Amino acid sequence: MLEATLCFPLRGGETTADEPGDRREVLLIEKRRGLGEGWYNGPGGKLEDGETPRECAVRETREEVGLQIDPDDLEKAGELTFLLDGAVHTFCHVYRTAAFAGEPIATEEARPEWFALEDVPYDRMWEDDRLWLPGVLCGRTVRGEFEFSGGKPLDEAAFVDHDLEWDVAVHD
Ligand SMILES: CNc1ncnc2c1ncn2[C@@H]1O[C@H](COP(=O)(O)OP(=O)(O)OP(=O)(O)O)[C@@H](O)[C@H]1O
Repeated sequence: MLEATLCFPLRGGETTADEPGDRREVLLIEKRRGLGEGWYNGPGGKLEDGETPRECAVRETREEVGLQIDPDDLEKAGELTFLLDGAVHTFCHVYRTAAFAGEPIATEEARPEWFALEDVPYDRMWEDDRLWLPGVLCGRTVRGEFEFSGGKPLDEAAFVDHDLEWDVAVHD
């Protein structure tokens, strides 16, 4: 089983009487290589030996888009289990943060892009994202299980079933 992380940096747009509605933006990356190539996702990737999920989310966000994050500023937002043909393929820790330093830059791995929360390109993302990401972006916590079938690689398998629990306690 792989353990991985996803991180969703958020900026701007406090709601006011003059400008109602959520005007915040989320930083997504267009993946340039590896699993999910060509699709949008949050920065993230696999844990390295000896690394905590939080350290992994900080490192991957720095490596993929050049943003600096203090690990204590990450807010754990979810735990997602991805199953492929009945076996756990990836266990993914999801974080969000409104605190970071620097400006996103494109790297070999990823092209960063800010999206208004209402314009997140769910039609160009993993099929499961539309089920859990909207809640995560508006501050909720989630535990989810997603079943894929049809053999490797995961990004060519079919999404067949899911189970979600909202507003659960998620640790670390
Ligand atoms: C199945 N539905 C899915 N829905 C949403 N997100 C998914 C996902 N399946 C994998 N992910 C995430 O995509 C990232 C890259 O995956 P990952 O295996 O690490 O590939 P990648 O080539 O980037 O590895 P490294 O960056 O080298 O670690 C990683 O954050 C992982 O949690």
